[in-house]
Amino acid sequence: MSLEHSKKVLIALDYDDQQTALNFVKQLSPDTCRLKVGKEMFTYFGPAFVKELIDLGFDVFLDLKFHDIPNTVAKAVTAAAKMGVWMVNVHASGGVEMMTKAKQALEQFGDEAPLLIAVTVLTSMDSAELKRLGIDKTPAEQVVYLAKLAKESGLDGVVCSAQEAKQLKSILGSDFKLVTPGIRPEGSAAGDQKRIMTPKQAIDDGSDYLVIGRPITQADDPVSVLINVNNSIS
Ligand SMILES: O=c1ccn([C@@H]2O[C@H](COP(=O)(O)O)[C@@H](O)[C@H]2O)c(=O)[nH]1
Repeated sequence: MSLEHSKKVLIALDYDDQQTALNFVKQLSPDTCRLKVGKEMFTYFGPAFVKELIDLGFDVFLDLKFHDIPNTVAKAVTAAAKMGVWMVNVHASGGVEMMTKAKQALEQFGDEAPLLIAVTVLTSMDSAELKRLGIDKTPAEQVVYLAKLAKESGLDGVVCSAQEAKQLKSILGSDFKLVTPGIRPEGSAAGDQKRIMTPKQAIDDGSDYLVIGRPITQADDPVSVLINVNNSIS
């Protein structure tokens, strides 16, 4: 299996206990996956936990989905870059000015700047949920709309579902990164995810990075699930 393929899996570390997370992480190799720290673990354990993962050699995606006024978001992504994370994100619905300022704030870090990506439509949302928000578009239409704004703002890519990957790659080009949660190996429970896809289909359709949480972290043998996913996309 090529290293490039095995590093496409971003494991969502959604635990409420730091030691449980670290016991799991210590069974992994930075050559076979990257790690995602989201709102739950960051709120409990903060930058010290993120730095511990980085010190263990892992690339960390800090998934805090910043959504605020441009000045605040620019300062927040700056703080993330100083932590040494590999990728950080904002909500595309924060607007073009916000995304542009965030990207500009990262220029000072040169080649060390984290990738900056924008969340489009959460993978837990379907057309009915968008309608309740007053958005009369399908998820795919809204994802394309917001992804174009993210690209115009100079961002490196977007978070979307793998169901939109083929269309986005054809519109926005192969360099624009697609980070796709809602990945479910055959037989895994969807849970609260609405727009799901298997790892292999997601890669075949153009996903650059697969975000996988519960199907790995809540499995009886998480490491073997990761190995199987990596084998399925190699
Ligand atoms: O649209 C989005 C954006 C982020 N997420 C995050 O990804 C993981 C998915 O975990 P699973 O257990 O595999 O469902 C989770 O941390 C979310 O916060 C997302 O699911 N969808």
